[in-house]
Amino acid sequence: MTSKYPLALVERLAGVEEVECVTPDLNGVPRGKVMTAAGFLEGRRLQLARGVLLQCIMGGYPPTRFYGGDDGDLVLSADPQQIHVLPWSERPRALAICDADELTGGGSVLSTRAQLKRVLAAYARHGWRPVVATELEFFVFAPHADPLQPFQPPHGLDGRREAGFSAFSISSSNGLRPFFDEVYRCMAALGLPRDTFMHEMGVSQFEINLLHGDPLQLADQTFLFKHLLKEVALKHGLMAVCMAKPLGNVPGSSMHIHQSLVEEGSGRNLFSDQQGQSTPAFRHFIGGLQATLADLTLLFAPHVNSYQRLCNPYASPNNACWSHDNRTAGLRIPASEPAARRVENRLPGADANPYLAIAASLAAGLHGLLRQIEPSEPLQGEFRVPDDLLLPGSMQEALVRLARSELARQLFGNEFIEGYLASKTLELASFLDEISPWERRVLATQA
Ligand SMILES: NC(=O)CC[C@H](N)C(=O)O
Repeated sequence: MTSKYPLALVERLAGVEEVECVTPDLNGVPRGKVMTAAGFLEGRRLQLARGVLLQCIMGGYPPTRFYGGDDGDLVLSADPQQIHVLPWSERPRALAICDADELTGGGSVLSTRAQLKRVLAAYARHGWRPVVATELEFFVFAPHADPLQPFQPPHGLDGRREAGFSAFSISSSNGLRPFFDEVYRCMAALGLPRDTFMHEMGVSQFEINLLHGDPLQLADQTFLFKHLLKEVALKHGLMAVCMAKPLGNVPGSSMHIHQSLVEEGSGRNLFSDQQGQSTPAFRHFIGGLQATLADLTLLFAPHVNSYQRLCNPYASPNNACWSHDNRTAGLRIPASEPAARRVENRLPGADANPYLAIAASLAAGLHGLLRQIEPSEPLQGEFRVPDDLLLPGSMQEALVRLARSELARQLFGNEFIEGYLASKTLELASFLDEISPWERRVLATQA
């Protein structure tokens, strides 16, 4: 067979029947088509309607004027570095992360993967290379058929279910060992470098950290990891949940983003000088985040539920304060060697699109670097958040803030921001159409 791909890849796909060709939509949901392996290797052209990228989380599309008026096609082209044989699949199957390109060439402005590439290209023009790490928290629950009932932790191997908060417990997750063993096996097969595992504070809440590295690679890895978690959980009769706040009165799940900046070539961390002190670039990066996060909150906290995590904080701040090693500041500087000096953005939830959250955080930092924006003074201990560093507290507020932001349009382009707002406006309207059990329980009799 003739293939546009290298022989090593053709050999790796030997026996594979189908390839899932996916690209992240606005919410980071993998969307695409499944192609025969033969068609894929021949390089047969794969097209997808533009509107698919703007699809709402509950399904449905904004009006066509938001994607070019006639919903023309985009071309899906696989990134050769991101073609993987799926380790959880019974039948030989592969997945390819694709770019969504315009028919005329170049990444679509509606593609969050293309948006991240654009931000990285802007850094490269200055000889800078950002380095990031994401920390994804998630819950593992028993299968759940009735949305009116709260989620329950699963029964472990020993027949027991976790009773309560178990932060950093080493043994609490033992009952789920077969599930985690398969998660590890699948991570290794997909080339996802695993760092630490820990039990987070919530009942049946966990975190598996990836190693830091190139931002596009980390976004791809986080995207794949979320997909992997859900697929492996299904196989084990479990449910892996990455929503921001699945349980009341229990911490939510974050996707913190650690960021540093290295000089192209030398690889030197530009946030530390030769004496190990912090640099102007470090301050300006923080200044850029502080100046921008309120406008971009909806990109980090994309759903109504995201604000339930932020407004009822368990180390989940909705402020743009910065601080050394203080988890109540939205921007935390973890204690580290000078070579590892970095800024942790604690705003994004596990429900955020990793491509978009990383792109937005880095675009905010770059904005500060280019304009040499000075940050506020760092805060310590228990602090009161200054009014100008408070972030939107609801999806409505974040939508309005984004809609009014000239800066967001400068950073991501008008077409992307308009499309994003259109999709999110429908999502919010769909939520507001539903009356919750709390409203029926409390207001029907008391109001
Ligand atoms: N380990 C932590 O820092 C906890 C973070 C917290 N779960 C959040 O939602 O932000």
